[in-house]
Amino acid sequence: MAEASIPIIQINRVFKQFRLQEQTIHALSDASLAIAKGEFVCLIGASGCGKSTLLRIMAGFEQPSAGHALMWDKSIEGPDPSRGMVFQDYALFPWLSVRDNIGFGPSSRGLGRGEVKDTVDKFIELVGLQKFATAYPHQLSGGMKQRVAIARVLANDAELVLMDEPFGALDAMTRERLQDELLDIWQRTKLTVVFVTHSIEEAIFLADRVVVMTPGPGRIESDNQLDLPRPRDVASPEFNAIRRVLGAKLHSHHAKKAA
Ligand SMILES: Nc1ncnc2c1ncn2[C@@H]1O[C@H](COP(=O)(O)OP(=O)(O)OP(=O)(O)O)[C@@H](O)[C@H]1O
Repeated sequence: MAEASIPIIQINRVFKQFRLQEQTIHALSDASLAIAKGEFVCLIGASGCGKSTLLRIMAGFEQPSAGHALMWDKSIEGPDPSRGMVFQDYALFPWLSVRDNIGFGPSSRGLGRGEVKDTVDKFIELVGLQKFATAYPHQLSGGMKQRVAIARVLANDAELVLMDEPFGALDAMTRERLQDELLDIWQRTKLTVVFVTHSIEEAIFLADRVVVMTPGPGRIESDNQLDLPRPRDVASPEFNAIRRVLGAKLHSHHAKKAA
């Protein structure tokens, strides 16, 4: 099969259970999903529906209890720099400067000093942090820290960026700015992005596809292709129509439970 027709990620009938004291928690139940290279996919759903678990399986931090998780048709056995993760709480190294946080992965991979410097320069510029190259994480705003986290993943040559509510801790204005910047980076680099959010608006603003998940146990309720032109206008009637449809899907399981 030609590489172009193989999805970068395939989740095939994945189940995931956790043991917690005497209980078995069914975090994912029969989840299937294929993601094409270059797609921007958002996962939305109520708290506890398994979004982070699905992302962590794609990252290789967790293994499915049953079913298969594949990248380029090969089983995902563990973490790999080709799959970078960006967390809500940044997870930067506090003792390293911006420059050294971004250069950590390339240095660990054994690149020479010149190559590390060029890589770091390129990604510091991409996220607009040239003036803060020697600053430490505690000297940065939340938005700046998240830019460093994104640059760090990209400097590691990630093909797939897995983002777990990356803008959830930021104020509304910073969040909007980072959404624009992320889309700009995605369009320039042709990355594949899987992005977990609680916000329907954020998902519709960003994604090619919005996957709605429902809890108890975590299932994929629907997979919604968005055909809205970019840049998207959150005040447009088309945007609002999609917001209503996805909102209804997101809340349908509450209605079913209450019935
Ligand atoms: N390591 C673990 N041990 C035990 N239970 C776990 C573990 N990780 C996740 N779970 C459980 O699996 C379920 C799904 O959790 P997960 O974090 O994937 O949900 P989520 O949709 O990302 O939630 P949120 O939106 O609140 O972050 C939850 O019931 C959670 O308590």
